[in-house]
Amino acid sequence: MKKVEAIIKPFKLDDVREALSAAGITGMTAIEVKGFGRQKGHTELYRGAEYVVDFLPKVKIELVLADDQVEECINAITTAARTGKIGDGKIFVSDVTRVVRIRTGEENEAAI
Ligand SMILES: Nc1ncnc2c1ncn2[C@@H]1O[C@H](COP(=O)(O)OP(=O)(O)OP(=O)(O)O)[C@@H](O)[C@H]1O
Ligand SMILES: [Mg+2]
Repeated sequence: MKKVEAIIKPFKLDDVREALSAAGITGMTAIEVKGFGRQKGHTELYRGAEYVVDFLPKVKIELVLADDQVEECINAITTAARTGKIGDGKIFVSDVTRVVRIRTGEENEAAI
């Protein structure tokens, strides 16, 4: 199992959610975050205005998936979230060792 964490532009959240639903993803978490990449926030525009602070508003989505779903998930996110401009975001993939569904006690792939 893998965890996919993607930092995206906030206005892309709906498009990304729809693309992931179409790809058969069953659950995800979205969190409002602030961050910066290699431009350190300075040259990026947000809602038409240049931000004077280093941190820009972003949305982080998190999904835990079976290994064989990861490529399709990454394709869906990159296609839906890309504008071609700086700050489009980044995807991080890491290993997950255990998942438990609280209601039933099911574990791992059965709990995703
Ligand atoms: N190495 C990193 N570690 C953790 N978070 C990161 C990292 N790089 C980027 N992020 C997060 O992703 C957001 C978007 O990053 P961004 O797309 O600007 O990356 P970039 O490397 O500067 O690429 P680009 O040149 O396309 O802007 C940042 O605001 C930050 O929240
Ligand atoms: Mg950047």
